Amino acid sequence: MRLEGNGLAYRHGRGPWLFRGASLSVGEGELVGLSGPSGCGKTTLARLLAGFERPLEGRVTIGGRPIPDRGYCPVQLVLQHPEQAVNPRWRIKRTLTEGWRPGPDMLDALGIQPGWLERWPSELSGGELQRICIARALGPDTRFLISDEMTTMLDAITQAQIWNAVLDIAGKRGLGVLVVSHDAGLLSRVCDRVVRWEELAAPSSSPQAQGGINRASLETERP
Ligand SMILES: Nc1ncnc2c1ncn2[C@@H]1O[C@H](COP(=O)(O)OP(=O)(O)OP(=O)(O)O)[C@@H](O)[C@H]1O
Repeated sequence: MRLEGNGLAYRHGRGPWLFRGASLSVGEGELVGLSGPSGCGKTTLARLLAGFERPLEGRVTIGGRPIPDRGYCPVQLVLQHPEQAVNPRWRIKRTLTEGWRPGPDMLDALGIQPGWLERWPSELSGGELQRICIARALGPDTRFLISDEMTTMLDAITQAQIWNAVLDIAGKRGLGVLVVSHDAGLLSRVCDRVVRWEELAAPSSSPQAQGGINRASLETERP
């Protein structure tokens, strides 16, 4: 099974195209990095691949079929700011079990303490809350994980703990992982292959992108 984006294009309203003709393919068990300048459109691309938004051109498929728009999504996206990804009026337990019910093994692997579950989101640190968001994203029906600066705001030790756990789970379950980050060190440590944004699409201010004639391709196959 592969997560594929083919000929993707997106722009906000009538603004400039962020990218056009962008194609991406991540297979089971593949760990692919994506780096690029701030504001170029990486998060937007991640949102298209996870089915949060529809591309204006092109299509996203998983196993050759459109991403289901109901039920648990097999492509899960974890964003940089966990406090923006949870309902502040829900206790942690409710957020954690929103899509599935993580067992003690998962909680243990991610260093989630049982005492956190009765608290409110504002009563956890950013790193603790991010662990909750990651556990929520790793349900048994997850096939692909997209990490968009998932550990950027965390200290090096916490970052390493979280990535060790995520990579262990991904390896055991054959998850495909797309790692979006500015952190070249993280990408080189975690990923089999790193793709630069420049290889994907021309910047929005370029005549190519404005005219929509660029045919950039994001190649994520293993060599
Ligand atoms: N709702 C919106 N309306 C208009 N423009 C938007 C909207 N959301 C995002 N943008 C713009 O789209 C561009 C791409 O944003 P995006 O978050 O995808 O970039 P990014 O590459 O992930 O950036 P960073 O690396 O800083 O996180 C940015 O210039 C941003 O200002």
